[in-house]
Amino acid sequence: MSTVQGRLRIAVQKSGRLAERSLDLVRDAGLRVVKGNNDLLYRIENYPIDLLRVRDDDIPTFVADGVCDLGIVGENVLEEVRNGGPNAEVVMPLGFGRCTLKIATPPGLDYAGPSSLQGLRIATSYPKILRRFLNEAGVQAEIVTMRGAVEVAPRLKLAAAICDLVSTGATLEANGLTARDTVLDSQAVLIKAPTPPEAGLQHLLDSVVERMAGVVSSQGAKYVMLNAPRAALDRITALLPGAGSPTVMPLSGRDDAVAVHAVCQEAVFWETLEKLKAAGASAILVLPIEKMM
Ligand SMILES: Nc1ncnc2c1ncn2[C@@H]1O[C@H](COP(=O)(O)OP(=O)(O)OP(=O)(O)O)[C@@H](O)[C@H]1O
Ligand SMILES: O=P(O)(O)OC[C@H]1O[C@H](OP(=O)(O)OP(=O)(O)O)[C@H](O)[C@@H]1O
Ligand SMILES: [Mg+2]
Repeated sequence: MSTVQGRLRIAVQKSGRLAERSLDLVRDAGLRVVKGNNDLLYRIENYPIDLLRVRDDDIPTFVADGVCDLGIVGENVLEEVRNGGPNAEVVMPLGFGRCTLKIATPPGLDYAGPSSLQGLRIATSYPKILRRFLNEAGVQAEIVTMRGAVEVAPRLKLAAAICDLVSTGATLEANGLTARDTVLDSQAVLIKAPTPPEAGLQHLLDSVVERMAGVVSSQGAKYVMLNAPRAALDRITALLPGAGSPTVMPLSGRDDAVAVHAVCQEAVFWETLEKLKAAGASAILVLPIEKMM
C-alpha cells in the first residue's frame, strides 16, 4: 500500500456492526469525510487525515505497526489479536458496540460452571480468549475455530458448546442455546499506535483524541435548567444525576426561589423529573448538549 506522507491515518471498520458509529464519531469530532472513488480510503477534507476502511480483524495490527495512528475496534478483537510484540494502546472506551463474549450451551448439556466443559469440543471465533479463560479455570477442552455462524455448531454436532458474542440474546434464543459464563465484556475502543506519528502530526493527533473524548463524554449528557424554592435547593441539586456543582442564580423579583443550571453527566429519566417536581422544582427544561470540552 502506498502511504501518503504528512497525513494522519485512522483505521475504521469498512462495513459491519461498528462501521456507521465509527464514521459518526469521526464526523462529530469535526472531521469532514469525503468518499472518494477509492473504497479503501476516505479523505478528510478539512485536515490532513485519511480514513483507512478495513476488516475489523486487521485494525489492531495496522495500529500496532504504526501503519495507522489511530483505530476504532471492539475490545474482543483487540484482545484476540494481542501478541507478544508491540501492541496498540487503548486510548478510551467509546460507549458503543457493547456485547459480551459468553459460553452458551444446548439443552442436553448440564452446566454448573466452566468445569462442565472439561473434555468437550467448543466452537468459537475467539480461540485465544477462550483458551485463556479455560486455562484460568483449569479446564482442558478442544477448541474448534469458526469464522462465523458459531451458533449452529451444536446443532451440526460440530461442538458440544459455543463461545460467542451476545448482545440482545436473540441469536442464542433462535438457536435454542442458553447463555452461561461471561468470558469478556466488550465495547468499541479508540486505540493508538505505540510509536508517535510522523513529525508535525502529533498536535493534530492530540486534538483528534481530545475532540473524540469530548464527543463521547457529551453523549447522554444533558443540560438541565429549573427553578427551585430556596428551602428545597439542597434536596433538588442532590437529585440531579452526575451534576457536580450546579450554577445557582437569583430569579428577578423573587427572594424565595432560585434558578439552577447543571450539566448532568448521566441520563435524565422521567422518574428523575417526577422526583424533582415532587421536591418543589418548576419550569424544568432538559436540553441536549452538542459539544463538551
Ligand atoms: N450483536 C452485537 N451487538 C453489538 N456489538 C456487536 C455485536 N456483535 C458484534 N459486535 C461488535 O462489533 C464488532 C464487529 O462486528 P461484525 O459482526 O461487523 O464483525 P465482522 O463480521 O468480523 O466484520 P469484518 O468484516 O470487519 O471482519 C465485533 O467485533 C464486536 O466488537
Ligand atoms: O445477541 P444478539 O443481539 O443476537 O447478537 C449476537 C450476534 O451478533 C453478532 O453477529 P452479527 O449479527 O454481527 O452477524 P455475523 O455473525 O454474521 O457477524 C454475533 O456474532 C452474534 O451472532
Ligand atoms: Mg471481523
